[in-house]
Amino acid sequence: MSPHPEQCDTLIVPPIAAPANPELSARLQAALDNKTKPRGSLGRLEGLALRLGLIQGRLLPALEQPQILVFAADHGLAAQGVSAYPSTVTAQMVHNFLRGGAAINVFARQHGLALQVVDAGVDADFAPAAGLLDRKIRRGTRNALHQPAMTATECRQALARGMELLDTLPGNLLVVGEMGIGNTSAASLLLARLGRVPLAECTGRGTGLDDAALARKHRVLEQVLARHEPARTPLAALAALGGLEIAMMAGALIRAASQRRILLMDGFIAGVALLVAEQLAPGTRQYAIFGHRSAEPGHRHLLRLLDAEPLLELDLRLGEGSGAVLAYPLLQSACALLGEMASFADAGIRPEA
Ligand SMILES: O=C(O)c1ccc[n+]([C@@H]2O[C@H](COP(=O)([O-])O)[C@@H](O)[C@H]2O)c1
Ligand SMILES: Cc1cc2nc[nH]c2cc1C
Repeated sequence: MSPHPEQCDTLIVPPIAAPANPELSARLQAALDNKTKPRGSLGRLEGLALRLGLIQGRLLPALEQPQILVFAADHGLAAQGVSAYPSTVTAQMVHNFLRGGAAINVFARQHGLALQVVDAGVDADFAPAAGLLDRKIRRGTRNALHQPAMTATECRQALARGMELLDTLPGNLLVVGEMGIGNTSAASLLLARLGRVPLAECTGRGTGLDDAALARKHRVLEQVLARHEPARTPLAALAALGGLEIAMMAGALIRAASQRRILLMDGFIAGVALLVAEQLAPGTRQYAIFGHRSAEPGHRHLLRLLDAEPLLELDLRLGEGSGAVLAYPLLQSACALLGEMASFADAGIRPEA
């Protein structure tokens, strides 16, 4: 591991340590195998417990002060009619988050996670409010059909502000959620470009487009991708194709992984931010646990590229971090399994026939 930040695609990224540790892995596996149950009978929960132990570098992983950051931003490309909802809904949903009325607020309260909203680039001004972090780069990206969504400077700023957010954030588990009308378009474009996936397979209905609108969205995205043909590095693609919230989430994920936090992942857009993060700072992905498989079709490709098997499949397509927080109790159970379950020796049971 390099002791110094590395220059990467003209962005300074912190070094990410590999969590894999063969000796700890063997000890965690032995601890799981010695619990009072048939070997392997808790299925994928056992693999989850092992991964949490490796990420935290200990035999008894524990979740402390879990944090949700919901990144909100608007998209100039929404002017092309690529979403079922108008851009004004982004700001309206920010107010809803701050009042505690959105799905993510409900699930966060249910499971005891702290939640803050990050204004990465909403096309509205907000009065200072408890739970709102003003990190606005600009009021929405530019329309990527006509020009790059962000300048290189704005893109680097968004990544850097995402990283800085983690400097003062407590806890050892991070959920990044997002809210941004039009952001499935930016995510699909980034997946097509950086993941080399055919655009048609990356493009979905987002908030609920009908067949005709989906066909129109695909035609628009084809033109955008062709217009930004030269933007091929992760940083260039991110700037051209956009997403201030995607860039800020990528920065947050990179820094959180460098701090060895668990990254509990949500759906398609947050997942694309992880793909960007992994390409900018290789190793970030090793800190990720995938909460669910989104109904947005591109998510399947993304999960394949990241070699990820999500915990839940509930046909969610909401975002906000909702699918990650719904999976949170499984992580609690995985920790409890290692921390509280009796071993055969504890229980005086001799498993050998
Ligand atoms: O997280 C997902 O997998 C997901 C899938 C589809 C839509 N969304 C949410 O819907 C919004 C983007 O959809 P759209 O149609 O406006 O591009 C944005 O606010 C996302 O949080 C989220
Ligand atoms: C109402 C609404 C809530 C959302 N939450 C995340 N994306 C969203 C999109 C819409 C349209």
